[in-house]
Amino acid sequence: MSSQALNVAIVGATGAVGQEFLQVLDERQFPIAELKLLASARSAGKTTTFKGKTYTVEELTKDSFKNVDLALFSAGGSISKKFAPIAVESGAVVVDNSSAFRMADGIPLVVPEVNPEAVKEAGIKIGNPGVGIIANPNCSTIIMLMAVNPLHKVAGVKRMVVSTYQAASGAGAAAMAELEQQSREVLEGKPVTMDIFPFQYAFNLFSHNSDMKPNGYNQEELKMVHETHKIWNQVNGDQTAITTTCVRVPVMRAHAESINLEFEKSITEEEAIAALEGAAGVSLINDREANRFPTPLDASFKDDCYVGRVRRDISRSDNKGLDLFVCGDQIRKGAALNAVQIAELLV
Ligand SMILES: NC(=O)C1=CN([C@@H]2O[C@H](COP(=O)(O)OP(=O)(O)OC[C@H]3O[C@@H](n4cnc5c(N)ncnc54)[C@H](OP(=O)(O)O)[C@@H]3O)[C@@H](O)[C@H]2O)C=CC1
Ligand SMILES: N[C@@H](CC(=O)OP(=O)(O)O)C(=O)O
Repeated sequence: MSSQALNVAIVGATGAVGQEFLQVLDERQFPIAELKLLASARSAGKTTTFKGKTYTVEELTKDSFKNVDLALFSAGGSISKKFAPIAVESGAVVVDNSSAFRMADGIPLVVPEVNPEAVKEAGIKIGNPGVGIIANPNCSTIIMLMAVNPLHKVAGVKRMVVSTYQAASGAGAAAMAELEQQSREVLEGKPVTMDIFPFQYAFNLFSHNSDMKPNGYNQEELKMVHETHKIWNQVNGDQTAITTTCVRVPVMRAHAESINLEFEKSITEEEAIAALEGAAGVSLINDREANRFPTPLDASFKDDCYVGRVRRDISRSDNKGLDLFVCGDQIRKGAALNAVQIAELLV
């Protein structure tokens, strides 16, 4: 990173991801000249401290982006659709956490450890008005690719079968609060409050809450498929076959995923472990003797994604199949950290 300090705006600054943005920007000493915190009218006037200085949250309006170099959006797709083009028009580069622009032509969809070159290829740089939305992938996609991409580079993934165990954080701060409240209510023998999900969440699990499509897949599952193809630049021609099942579990902030991989070329367990050990942003917890593998709590509040259960798929007679398990902090690498790493590619 150069030391060019930027005027930064955070859209959705009061939310779970917005608050994590502040934490990550601070920890990574991102070069900030001026900082603007934006949210809805409901939060205007609230204060937050950053690096010992108090900032007042402002209402997001079309005039919010004057003199802003970098806008980090995490206030949902409809806000991004309306305000990201306005921010770009005002001269800012937008890193958007929502799904609004992920599959749009010409918008790079980036995991910095996987396809950092996509930013440059799109001609996006600070101070280049009019060209400037970069999309942050879906959190389940990011966490999956952190584990799978190092293996894809060695042996080429032909097909993958993924099941997720997704945390409350993926549904926002209110869902996290509801999980906590319901847990207390169940333990105290009280009826549970169900404001966010139509199910009891504490001590339960359910199919992911995103829209169900006519083919029986929900939107989260389809995002993992289509976003992976875009990130791996498999938009035309040969595509990795991917099928996914996404489930919401009563965990606070780290997603877990069980992944079965079929490869084009042979890859042994040892080769897979070596590739994962050498991968940026990946840590292994893979101790068979101690039966010690990653848990969501291992990954919570951490930058790295944790991989374990690395094993040859015994349903095959060759060395072209592997199973593994990954845990990653949904708010951090799945959202704020990945977005800040994208922004670091610009400075
Ligand atoms: N890349 C990824 O995988 C992830 C992406 N996300 C994206 O980030 C978004 C926010 O997630 P999260 O932080 O968990 O959600 P929260 O519900 O915790 O926070 C929502 C934020 O959006 C703000 N907001 C809501 N409505 C408006 C509005 N009309 N104008 C301005 N600001 C508004 C809220 O402000 P207020 O306090 O005023 O209501 C709040 O700051 C998600 O909707 C999703 O698009 C989230 C998680 C992972
Ligand atoms: N993937 C998040 C939800 C989310 O914010 O997804 P997206 O960024 O694709 O809208 C979850 O755990 O539910």
